[in-house]
Amino acid sequence: MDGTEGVTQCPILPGQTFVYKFVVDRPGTYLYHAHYGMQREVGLYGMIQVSLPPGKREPFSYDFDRSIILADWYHRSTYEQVVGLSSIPFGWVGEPQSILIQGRGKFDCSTPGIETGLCNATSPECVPYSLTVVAGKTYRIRIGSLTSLSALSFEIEGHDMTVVEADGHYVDPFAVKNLFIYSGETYSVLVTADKDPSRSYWIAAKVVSRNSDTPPGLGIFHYGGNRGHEPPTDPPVGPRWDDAAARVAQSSTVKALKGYNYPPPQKADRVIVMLNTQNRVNGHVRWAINNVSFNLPQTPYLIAYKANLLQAFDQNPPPDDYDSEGFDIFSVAKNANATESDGVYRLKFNSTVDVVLQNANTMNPNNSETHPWHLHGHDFWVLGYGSDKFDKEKDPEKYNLVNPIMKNTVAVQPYSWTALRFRADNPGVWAFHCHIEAHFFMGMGVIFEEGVDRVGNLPSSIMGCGLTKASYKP
Ligand SMILES: O=C1O[C@H]([C@@H](O)CO)C(O)=C1O
Repeated sequence: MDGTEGVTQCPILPGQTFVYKFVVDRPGTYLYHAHYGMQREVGLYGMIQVSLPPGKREPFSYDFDRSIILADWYHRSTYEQVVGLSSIPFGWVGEPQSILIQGRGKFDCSTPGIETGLCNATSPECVPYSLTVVAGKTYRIRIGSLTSLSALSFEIEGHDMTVVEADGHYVDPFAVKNLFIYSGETYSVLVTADKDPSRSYWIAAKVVSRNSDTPPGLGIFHYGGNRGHEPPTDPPVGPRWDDAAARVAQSSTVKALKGYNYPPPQKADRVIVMLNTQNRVNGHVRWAINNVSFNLPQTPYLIAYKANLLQAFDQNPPPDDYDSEGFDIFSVAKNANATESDGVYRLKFNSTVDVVLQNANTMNPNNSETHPWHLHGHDFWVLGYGSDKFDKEKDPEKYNLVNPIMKNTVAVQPYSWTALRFRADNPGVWAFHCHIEAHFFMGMGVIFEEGVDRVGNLPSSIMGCGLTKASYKP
């Protein structure tokens, strides 16, 4: 299990201690975070770096290893946000006030209604993040995004970055000026400090894919020995927020490094097409997959399966497809109403499953959004991206079955589709959901089960909720 509240365990209650044990079986860069309510958004997260065993070497070289977590930051509490999201009329969370680089950011003090206590603060914790580099040296920078909403473009002014790792897998290296990064993803890039060392350069993280008024997150790429400490002048402009083609082009360039990955099975046993729509359920604004909006049950699935409490959730599985024939992904749906369920996609153990994420118009005209989808418990191969409506006959012919990258988070762009493949070889119950905090809360997720009969006895310490609460002894 992976500690997902409502899926594999009950929440850890205030004052409780819970110990997770896991086997560290693969080098790379990973993220961890709370999965209860919207706690991740308020900072309960971090990065895990797994080094190679002694004697082994990475397939690239660098002098120093650094890491940066990107996040976004709201002034309103998540409790207030949750009230808005679950109310009629609907109250959207809006754009964040800041983008944070390693926990540091700034905000526009002139925004009406903003909490101004910190405006123009000069205390050390308000100083931007600064990465001091030695001229001529190469840095591996591990970048992870844990934003609650924002897709970002990350760049270091004037310096190319070579992408070498994605979600813990080695990438066939390629150079970029700016790295598009979605919530839940990690990348490693190599950067050589080979520019004029007498000045500093911006590190910038700018919102893309939403027409956001959030100021870019800014840090400083600082050449050591630069006594001037002059901040750089104008931050880089970055790519246009609505240039989805540039984002797809970069995602499509991420391929597995030869010799370090294995290719996917050439055929799938099952194909699940998942239409992503914004809907109404009983007057509430929600997100739905194939017209089913997801709710977490009171009793976590893993506990319900193992304790034979199947009444804990809907035993009808959600549909494997939607009625694509009459569905126009480019328009507001004629009927925006969806149903709610906590049903499960039960997968045959060790089978190969394809998921095609199909994006569509929201309930607002001429609007479709980017969604970063994250799969628990597995890595998947990214088979391909395409615009418009997925064509079941023609599009699979274009899949990359030779060197697709394996990842655990992938974006689906506006009015587009993304296809992925995974092996259902990890016994248990696993969430697959949009990594935008508010969207998962609004029902944008599904649950997979495979081989749950192979899971051993569960510790009673995870059972303090739902149908097992009454017999729970802390
Ligand atoms: O879920 C969302 O709701 C708003 C908007 O569509 C309705 O206010 C928005 O931008 C989302 O991503």
